[in-house]
Amino acid sequence: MSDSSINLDELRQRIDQLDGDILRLISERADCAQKVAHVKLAHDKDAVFYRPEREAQVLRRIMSLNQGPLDSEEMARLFREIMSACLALEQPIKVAYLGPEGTFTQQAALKHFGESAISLPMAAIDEVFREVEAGAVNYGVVPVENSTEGVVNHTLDTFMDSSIHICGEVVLRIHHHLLISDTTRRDKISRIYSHPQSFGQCRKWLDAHYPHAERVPVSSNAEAAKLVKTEWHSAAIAGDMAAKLYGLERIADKIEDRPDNSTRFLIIGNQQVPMAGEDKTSIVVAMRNQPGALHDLLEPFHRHKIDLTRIETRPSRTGVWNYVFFIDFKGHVDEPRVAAVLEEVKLRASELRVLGSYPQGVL
Ligand SMILES: C=C(O[C@@H]1C=C(C(=O)O)C=C[C@H]1O)C(=O)O
Repeated sequence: MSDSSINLDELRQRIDQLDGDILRLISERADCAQKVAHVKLAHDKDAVFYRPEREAQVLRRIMSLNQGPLDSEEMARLFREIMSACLALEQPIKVAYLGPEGTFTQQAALKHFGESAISLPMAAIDEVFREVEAGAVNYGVVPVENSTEGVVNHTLDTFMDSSIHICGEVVLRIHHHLLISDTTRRDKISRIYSHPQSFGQCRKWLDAHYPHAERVPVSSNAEAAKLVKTEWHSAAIAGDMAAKLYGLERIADKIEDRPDNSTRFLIIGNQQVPMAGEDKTSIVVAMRNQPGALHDLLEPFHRHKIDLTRIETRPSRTGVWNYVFFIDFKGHVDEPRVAAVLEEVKLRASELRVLGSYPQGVL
């Protein structure tokens, strides 16, 4: 036997031993999570099992303890799945997302809740809101902004008519691929299907590589992938999940114009989330239509040194809500300086609603 094969055997024995240890420790952890469930139920028969603030703390702690060789994000992803499986023992969590199956929103849902969550596709953003409001699912996931194409207006508008809370956020790096089926003639592609947002994100690449192909907008990338299955002269722009779901081949990878192309999704629910340590708050404010309104609104944030991360304006749909601003900032409503700012804003605004305080996206 050569030296290298002795080493290999020893190393494999060591790996078997470690796997046994990891198995025992994960089972012990799952046991603890089940006990947590019993404690929660003993205090409150309608207890909420999923705790976004605690999960964010667990993941952040793992990332800060990690010393390699795996990188911290990779390690956090593994723990994300362990937590997801532990939570499923307490209560399998149901999540509605903007479908159909294979969309980036489903990918975001699974990234946030882990693969043990039950994810249910909905046909439209307002349907996701309705399912959550009706209590048919525990949470919902909807896209809210893309780094290249900007805000998803429909999501913001739906918040105006809803009493739902934001419980979390998740940012997903969006990679688009050009996909074909096994019957597609790759030299004869004359039509490309995709969602309008994705066409926007791949505009330059398409102009350079397929200037003459017809661009046909459809309701989702997954729908685009599905259509390609039946047409020999068509291709689709979609992501990995849709490619796998419909068994398509990637003929060009990562064709988005900007390498940092990413989309932010919101987790919506009926729950108010306690402080996690690194939190964000989203509010919607209506101001009267008068000179200096925006300045009056932002001045208290500046004075209390609160870091704004986003501000969007939407046209008001009622007489009262003249200007409607969606504002995100760092901090939690339970922090005194945030409470102080909101008190001041309330005096200056015709309407103020806190959509939610939630942990900043960890993964
Ligand atoms: C175990 C708990 O319940 C759930 C599972 C968690 C975990 O596995 O670490 C963390 C938060 C909750 O979503 C808890 O609240 O601590």
